[in-house]
Amino acid sequence: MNIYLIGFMGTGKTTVGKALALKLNKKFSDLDDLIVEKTGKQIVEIFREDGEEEFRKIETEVLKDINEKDNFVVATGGGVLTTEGNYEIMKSNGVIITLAASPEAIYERLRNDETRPLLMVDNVIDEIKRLMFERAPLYIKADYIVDTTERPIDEIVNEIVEYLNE
Ligand SMILES: Nc1ncnc2c1ncn2[C@@H]1O[C@H](COP(=O)(O)OP(=O)(O)O)[C@@H](O)[C@H]1O
Ligand SMILES: O=C(O)C1=C[C@@H](OP(=O)(O)O)[C@@H](O)[C@H](O)C1
Ligand SMILES: [Mg+2]
Repeated sequence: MNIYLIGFMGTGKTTVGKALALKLNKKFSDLDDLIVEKTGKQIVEIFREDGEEEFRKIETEVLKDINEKDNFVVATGGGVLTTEGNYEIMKSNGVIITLAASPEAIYERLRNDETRPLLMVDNVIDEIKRLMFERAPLYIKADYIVDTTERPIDEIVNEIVEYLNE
C-alpha cells in the first residue's frame, strides 16, 4: 500500500510528504518531480508549451507507475483528481489523505512562487477561492482530511500518523 497526499496547491503535500515518509520510514515520491524527470521539462514549461491536457495525461502515467509500487508516501499535484479514474487508481493500492488550508494561508505561502502555472493570473486570491470551491467535491473524497492552516509540519505529520495507527 501507499499513502497518497492530495489537496489544493500550497497545502503542503510535498513538504509534509517528505517529513511523513521520514517519520514512517517509507520512501517518498512527488508526482510533479516524476513528470519533470520523465519529460525533461519544468511544470510551467509543460503547461505553456504542451497545455494542461497533455500535463494531465503524463500525470496519470506516472501515477499508474508509482501505484504499482508499495511503501511510498506520494505527494500528488493539486489537480490529480480532476482526471477521471485517478481516484480509483490511488484507492486500489493506498490510503488517500487530503491536506487543507484557508485561501489566505495558501496565498501567503505561494505569493512569491512562480512554479504554479494555474495561479499566474491577475487576481490570485480570487482564483484560489474559485478553484478551491470547484475542486472541493474531489478533495472530500479522501479517507481523512487534515487542516494545515497555521500549523507546523511536525504537528500535521503527527496527526496523520495517529490516524494511520487507528
Ligand atoms: N504548514 C505549513 N505552514 C507554513 N508554510 C507551509 C506549510 N506547509 C507548506 N508550507 C510552505 O508552503 C509552500 C508550498 O508547500 P508545498 O509543500 O510545495 O505544497 P504543495 O505541494 O501542496 O503545493 C512551501 O514554501 C512550504 O514551505
Ligand atoms: O492544482 C493543480 O492543478 C496543479 C498543482 C501543482 O502541484 P502542487 O499541488 O504540488 O502545487 C502541479 O501539479 C500543477 O501546477 C497543477
Ligand atoms: Mg507539491
